[in-house]
Amino acid sequence: MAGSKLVLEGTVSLKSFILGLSVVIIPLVRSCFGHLDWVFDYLTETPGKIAICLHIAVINGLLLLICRGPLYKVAVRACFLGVIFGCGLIISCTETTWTHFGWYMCSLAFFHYSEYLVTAIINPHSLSLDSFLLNHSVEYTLAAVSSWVEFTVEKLTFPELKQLRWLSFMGLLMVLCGEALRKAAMLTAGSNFNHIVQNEKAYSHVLVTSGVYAFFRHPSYVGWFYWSIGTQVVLCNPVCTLGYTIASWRFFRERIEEEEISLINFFAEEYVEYKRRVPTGLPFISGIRIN
Ligand SMILES: C[S@@+](CC[C@H](N)C(=O)[O-])C[C@H]1O[C@@H](n2cnc3c(N)ncnc32)[C@H](O)[C@@H]1O
Repeated sequence: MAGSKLVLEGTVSLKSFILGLSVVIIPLVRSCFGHLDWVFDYLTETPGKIAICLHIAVINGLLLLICRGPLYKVAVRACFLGVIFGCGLIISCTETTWTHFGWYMCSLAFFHYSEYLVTAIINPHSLSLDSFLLNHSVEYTLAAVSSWVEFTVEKLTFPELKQLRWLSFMGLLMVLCGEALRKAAMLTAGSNFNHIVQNEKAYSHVLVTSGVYAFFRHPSYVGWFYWSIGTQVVLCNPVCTLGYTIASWRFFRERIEEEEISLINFFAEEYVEYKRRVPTGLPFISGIRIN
């Protein structure tokens, strides 16, 4: 049965994410014997790097043995995100100049993994490898790489810019609130939520206007918008904060217009009335104009 297979994919992904997260065990065991800063030293020293690489190789071998074909593809992605989350957690817990980068790694890994897991829960029929949103678009990948480049260049040239703890903390708050709003929207919309904007109305598709949809017409986009800007505030990246704000604002303005044309076709007057009552939630974006 398709449904039970998809639920299995969700379960496999969760176990693999936790397996990846187990990367925290090695430095944590070592930290029991000394100060927590050792954990970071351990990650940067050659023996630590070797131990972590070996750990990753062993868990990857385990996944190869346990999972076959498409399930392995799910498991290896979830495990990779678990490893990133685990390494981010280790770096976050240490008092070094890399602490904020650790927060960023956790934010990024959690976002991508939870997109898959929540899709498995709310709409297993639409679940695919794309639900991780790892290959969202070339622009998305370029944006991520640019932020790593900016962080590194500025860390080398203006190290003090990367130590504004209050600013990184504000960014972390934006990330957490954006993430919570997006996942609340997905859970509220349930099977009506799809990563791919639908152009044909499914028989079961109903208009959702309750919960977070009573406050914003596009709560998941609002959450994603503030989450993405928040990741750059965490890194204290001035150029990418501005770039992400402009790029994601333009992206969501176009996407909302496109989506609302379909929603008006699907729900006619019901959507027009909802649109009249509830704002999009994004600054200076009002959605498709209706004459
Ligand atoms: C990626 S989801 C985004 C949903 C919404 N724009 C948001 O930001 O929460 C896109 C899918 O959700 C559907 N959708 C958007 N708003 C909806 C609503 N209020 N009720 C039901 N389906 C909706 C669209 O038809 C589309 O297929």
